[in-house]
Amino acid sequence: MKLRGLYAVTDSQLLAGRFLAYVEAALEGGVRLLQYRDKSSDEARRLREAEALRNLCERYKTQLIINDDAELAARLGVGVHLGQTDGPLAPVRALLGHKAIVGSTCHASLELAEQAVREGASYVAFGRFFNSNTKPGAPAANLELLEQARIKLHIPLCAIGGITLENAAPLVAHGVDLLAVVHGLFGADSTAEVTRRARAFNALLQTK
Ligand SMILES: Cc1ncc(COP(=O)(O)OP(=O)(O)O)c(N)n1
Ligand SMILES: Cc1nc(C(=O)O)sc1CCOP(=O)(O)O
Ligand SMILES: [Mg+2]
Repeated sequence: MKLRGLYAVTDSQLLAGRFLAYVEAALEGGVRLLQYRDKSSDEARRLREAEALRNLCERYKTQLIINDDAELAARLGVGVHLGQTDGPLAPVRALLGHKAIVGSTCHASLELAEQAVREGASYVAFGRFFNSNTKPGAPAANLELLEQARIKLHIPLCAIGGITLENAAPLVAHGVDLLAVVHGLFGADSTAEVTRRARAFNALLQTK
């Protein structure tokens, strides 16, 4: 099935004390991919949380992606997202097998995206498109890049960085398949609001 829809990305600080409740609320509203993003080195907690997310994802038929950590992804039998400093993609594709989802950060570079495609990426991620609370220092990308990518690349395009319900529509109009969101989804006051936002993000992507 085509990779298209809301790509929810967790944040350990933002979700502290409400981690599973908010993730489940998002899944309830419909999430195509869920990324477990935890930049800590607490391996025991990472394994525990990733296992809990895998169980939730199985219930909601959502695919789980682990950020950075291909070994944890292999252990759980799920996908992985790799950045430019997270090691080469091709061996990870070999480790996880041809069916696994392997995503690649390409910042604002078509060349990086073409290389990721050659190495077996399932989707390529561009960003950041807007000011990001989660990663303010990420390099910036723009809508023109998406137009070029849509012409040249034949795999799903993911956009990330400061995406909200208010600013996402032009990204979709320029060919984005996956909207990867942290604050614009989980920075909500209640589980009900997380579910509402997830539904609204998906509605933006159901236009084709
Ligand atoms: C969907 C998606 N796109 C980009 C990133 C960023 O990955 P990376 O550059 O490796 O930075 P960290 O997230 O590891 O800090 C991502 N995680 N997910
Ligand atoms: C993890 C990450 N990577 C980015 C990139 O541009 O590569 S932006 C980003 C943070 C996304 O969180 P928010 O939706 O809160 O801005
Ligand atoms: Mg990374």
